[in-house]
Amino acid sequence: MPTARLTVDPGFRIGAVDRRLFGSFVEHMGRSVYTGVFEPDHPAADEDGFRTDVLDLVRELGVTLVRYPGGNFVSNYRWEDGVGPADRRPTRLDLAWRSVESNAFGLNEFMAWAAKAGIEPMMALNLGTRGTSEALDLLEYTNHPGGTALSDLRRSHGVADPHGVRLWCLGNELDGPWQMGHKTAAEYGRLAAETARAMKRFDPGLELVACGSSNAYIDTFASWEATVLEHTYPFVDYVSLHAYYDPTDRDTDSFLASAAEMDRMIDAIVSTADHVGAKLRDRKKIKLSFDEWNVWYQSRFGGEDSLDWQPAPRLIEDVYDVTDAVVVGSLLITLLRHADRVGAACQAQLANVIAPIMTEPGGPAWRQTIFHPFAQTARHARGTVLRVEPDSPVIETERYGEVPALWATATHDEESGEIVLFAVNRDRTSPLALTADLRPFPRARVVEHLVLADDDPGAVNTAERPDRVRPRPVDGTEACDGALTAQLPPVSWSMMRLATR
Ligand SMILES: O=[N+]([O-])c1ccc(O[C@@H]2O[C@@H](CO)[C@H](O)[C@H]2O)cc1
Repeated sequence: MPTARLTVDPGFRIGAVDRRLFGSFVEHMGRSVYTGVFEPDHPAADEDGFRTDVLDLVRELGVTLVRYPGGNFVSNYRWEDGVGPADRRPTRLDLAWRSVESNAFGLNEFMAWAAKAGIEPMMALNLGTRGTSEALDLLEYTNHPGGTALSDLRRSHGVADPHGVRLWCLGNELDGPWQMGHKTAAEYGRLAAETARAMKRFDPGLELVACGSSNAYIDTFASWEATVLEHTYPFVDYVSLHAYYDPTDRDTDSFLASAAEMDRMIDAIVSTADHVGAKLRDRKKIKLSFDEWNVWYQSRFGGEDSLDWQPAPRLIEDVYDVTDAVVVGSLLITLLRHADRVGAACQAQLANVIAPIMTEPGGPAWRQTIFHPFAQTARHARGTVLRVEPDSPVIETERYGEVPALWATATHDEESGEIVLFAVNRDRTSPLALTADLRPFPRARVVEHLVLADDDPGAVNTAERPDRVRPRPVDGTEACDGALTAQLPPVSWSMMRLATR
């Protein structure tokens, strides 16, 4: 059996696990909001119209941060439409998704939902069809205590206390020609800089995210970030990254290597941001906000033109299998491996739209396969991420060349002493024997080894069989005299928890 090795040493620190890495995304798109998180006439709806079955799953998923209200949607959105008495809100065309938007759910509903879910809100601004002035209006409405026109308007809407949103996205994917208000890097960079400068005048404690590229394959990748950061560097804290990995072409070896591609993308943007910092002689380091990432069967999507002005249409409701879940687990490993620079990340999206949580209108809610690696990682990755120096057999892939069969990381919670190993075996046919050198922890013992794998890597969860795929405990994983031995099945994601005291 092929063997891989790694080393766990508390001296090899990458960075602290930022809880914002376990973010998600609620966009006004398809059934993400309507019949996803919000369905007033559902039997499980609470007094605010929020589905409590979905809220329970969101808490179990361990989501810490949610980006809202888009996505492409935000670039043609008027936030004012979504506040005030619900019966007076206008119905509008949503040009991004050629849908009809009722505005029954808006800013204050989102904030109330976020408070119930126990998550931090991350607001996106419309810098597509709108500009600095409307962004400042929204900021005043959202964050100013009272005594001004817009803060008093919020109070008249029944929200006495300001929402205190700290994290703001300066628009969405404005490099993309599909975006309402698409811009060149220089046009966007100037607008983002002036908006950010004014927002920081309101509150220097705000954390602002400049739009990076919408994907790593767009022609302007990296040069967009360089130009945008030349304009915005002193005023922003993060630059965004977006990436979706598409299993549709059935080149499964390449698909299983998606996290290696994410790794390269992060390295490229760190280098680009640091290059600009060096040019500007600014010692500040820009952090990365990987605020859209997931598996998406994108080539199955018929495009926006296939849509015809329905409210909450069924849109990109991908059903995920075991292989997709293993890839999601490996993408989370990559995010952790860059904990020194990636300070926030949002899986796109939360409910129904390429989502870990599925719902039926008036019916049940259930966990997709991809729910599980996210939930386990969010729950158990605590403390500090350690550099594990893996040594692994390689797999030849068509898209990305040679990649290691083992993709892994480890976290060390100094408080509890717990070490957690996250590991993926990308090999489709062979199990992988894993040996971990734990010499600094001679008393380490295995508390739990959960594996997500299946004899049928195409197995999925459905409303009828919601728990067909879930992580299962495995026996035989041992730690003795500072060495761990485990077996990782083909196409598998593992979480191994070790007590060290
Ligand atoms: O690669 N592309 O061609 C591509 C096109 C659109 C696109 O949209 C992004 O993904 C959508 C779904 O999460 C969000 O609303 C938007 O920000 C993301 C990627």
